[in-house]
Amino acid sequence: MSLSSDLAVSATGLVKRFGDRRAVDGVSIAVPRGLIYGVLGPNGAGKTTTLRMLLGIIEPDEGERMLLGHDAPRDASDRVGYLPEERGLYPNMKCREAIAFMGALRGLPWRVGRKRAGELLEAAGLGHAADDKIRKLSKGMAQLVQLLGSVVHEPELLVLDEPFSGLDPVNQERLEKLIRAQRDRGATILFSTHVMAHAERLCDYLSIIAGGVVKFEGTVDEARALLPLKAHYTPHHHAETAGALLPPDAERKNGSWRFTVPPEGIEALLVRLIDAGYGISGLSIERPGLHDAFVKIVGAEALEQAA
Ligand SMILES: Nc1ncnc2c1ncn2[C@@H]1O[C@H](COP(=O)(O)OP(=O)(O)OP(=O)(O)O)[C@@H](O)[C@H]1O
Repeated sequence: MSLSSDLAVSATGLVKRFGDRRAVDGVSIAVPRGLIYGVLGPNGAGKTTTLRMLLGIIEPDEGERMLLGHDAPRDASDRVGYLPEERGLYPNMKCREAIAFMGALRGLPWRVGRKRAGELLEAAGLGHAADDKIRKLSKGMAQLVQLLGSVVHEPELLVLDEPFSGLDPVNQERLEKLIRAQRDRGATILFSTHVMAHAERLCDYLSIIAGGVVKFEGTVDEARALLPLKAHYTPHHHAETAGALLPPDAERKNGSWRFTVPPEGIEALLVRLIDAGYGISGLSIERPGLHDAFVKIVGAEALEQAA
């Protein structure tokens, strides 16, 4: 993997040991600039430890990393926004001030930070809370405010550790919108999650980590293509006997059959079914979702251990 300037973040062979345990065991990652990149994995997979090493919050025991062109990641910290797994803002600050304060920590002038804070709160549908103290907010709203604080200085790279956890569906949608808006302004977003639905909708690119090891890196479609297509077929006549012509894994439910589309495609099979007089009163072909691909890549056993 080249440590090229087209990459916002790259790392090769990152290792982190805690005692005897290798929490991260040789992770390599390449995050292209201007995209949304998801780090997916079950609980304890090593996502947070990887993100912390990439940001320079902890040092790897082995491996190299490059963040916005710097091999000492902290040298780029003013160009980075970060939502850590542990959330927290000063409870007595007002929302607008809390956001401006986080910007100031990354070098943004206070006056600019306050102005942008108002705009960001408005755009996120939280304008009404601009002058409310943090302690008055729900946990989910406080989390969104913290997220706005991590983007107020318009960072080139935004790193979000499990940003969706603890948010209700309305706030999850607000967050997805916010993440897309950041990408649209040209930022790179690197986020971790174990919730496939968000990753499926948001990610341009993703890697799947389990047991401290990268099991997959590619696009959502590439991950989904690891599994075969499934067909859902309803015969017009004699549904009960159609199974004799279908692939061996065909399962009947009411008047329909579900089976794996054979590697050569479904056309020849349909011709045989029509010739045999079964006809077609319904047919759909489903692509497996990212969740199924994740289970295949990580293994059901690893998922159970993590649950
Ligand atoms: N400071 C630490 N000291 C000891 N062990 C740690 C430390 N930090 C993480 N670990 C262990 O390293 C492994 C990976 O943890 P990490 O938090 O990186 O996983 P994760 O994928 O982010 O999980 P989660 O989704 O549950 O947050 C876990 O077994 C965890 O218990």
